[in-house]
Amino acid sequence: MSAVPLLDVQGVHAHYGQSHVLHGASLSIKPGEGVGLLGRNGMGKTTLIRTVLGLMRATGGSVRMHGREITRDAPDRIARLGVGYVPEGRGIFPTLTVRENLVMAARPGVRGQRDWTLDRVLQLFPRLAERIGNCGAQLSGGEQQMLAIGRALMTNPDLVILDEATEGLAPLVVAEIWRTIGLIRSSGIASLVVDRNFRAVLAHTDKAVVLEKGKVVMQGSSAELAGNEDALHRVLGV
Ligand SMILES: Nc1ncnc2c1ncn2[C@@H]1O[C@H](COP(=O)(O)OP(=O)(O)OP(=O)(O)O)[C@@H](O)[C@H]1O
Repeated sequence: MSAVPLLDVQGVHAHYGQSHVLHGASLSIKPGEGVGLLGRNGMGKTTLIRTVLGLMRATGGSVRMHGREITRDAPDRIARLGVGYVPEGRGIFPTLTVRENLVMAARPGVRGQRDWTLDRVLQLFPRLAERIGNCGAQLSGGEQQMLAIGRALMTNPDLVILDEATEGLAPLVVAEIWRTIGLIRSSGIASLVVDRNFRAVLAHTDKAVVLEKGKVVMQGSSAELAGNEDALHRVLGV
């Protein structure tokens, strides 16, 4: 395993106008590592993700991918460096079919890898295979979420960022999404996972960081954190 982190976020600041939201947040992800990002509502998790993706400009600090500075790069360039994104709210194309949604996302990874093909995504999600000709808008919420994950995998990413991937889904579908997150991890793709269910996050990641008011206030291996629920309850307010 390379000594250079896959993703290295150091001391990042971000503002919405006058409102200072990230206050020197740092986070690093090794190749293949699963990382949880926890924190109460409004603590800056989505903002940190948007900053990594280049959807928001950091006002301080640096973001590196594969050791390369990407802090001021455009979102498209960052995506091409191997970052797959499953946005909160899913971001699929409602008027395109399942097949079109998947095929249009297809591209080789940074090292030319083509591990994830249409067939492999359909094997992972048999539900999508059954609905291959349906438009995005005709899918259930869970199927749309699977399609969003499938689209991210079709880009053969080195890192997948999942923001609230289980939000609003029925328990059986939630279980299916966590199973998929587990499979992504075991296939060697690094992940950054935000979810309200901190126990599930800790069960599916190697380490986790907790954000409070735009700063990392707690971090450690997921197993350690899971064994320290009292401290987590205090900082997560659950
Ligand atoms: N577009 C925006 N304009 C102004 N302030 C914003 C905007 N988006 C978020 N904020 C504020 O920035 C802070 C961090 O929000 P962010 O969405 O990053 O938090 P979060 O930890 O992802 O929470 P949630 O779980 O509620 O999404 C919050 O105080 C929020 O109100």
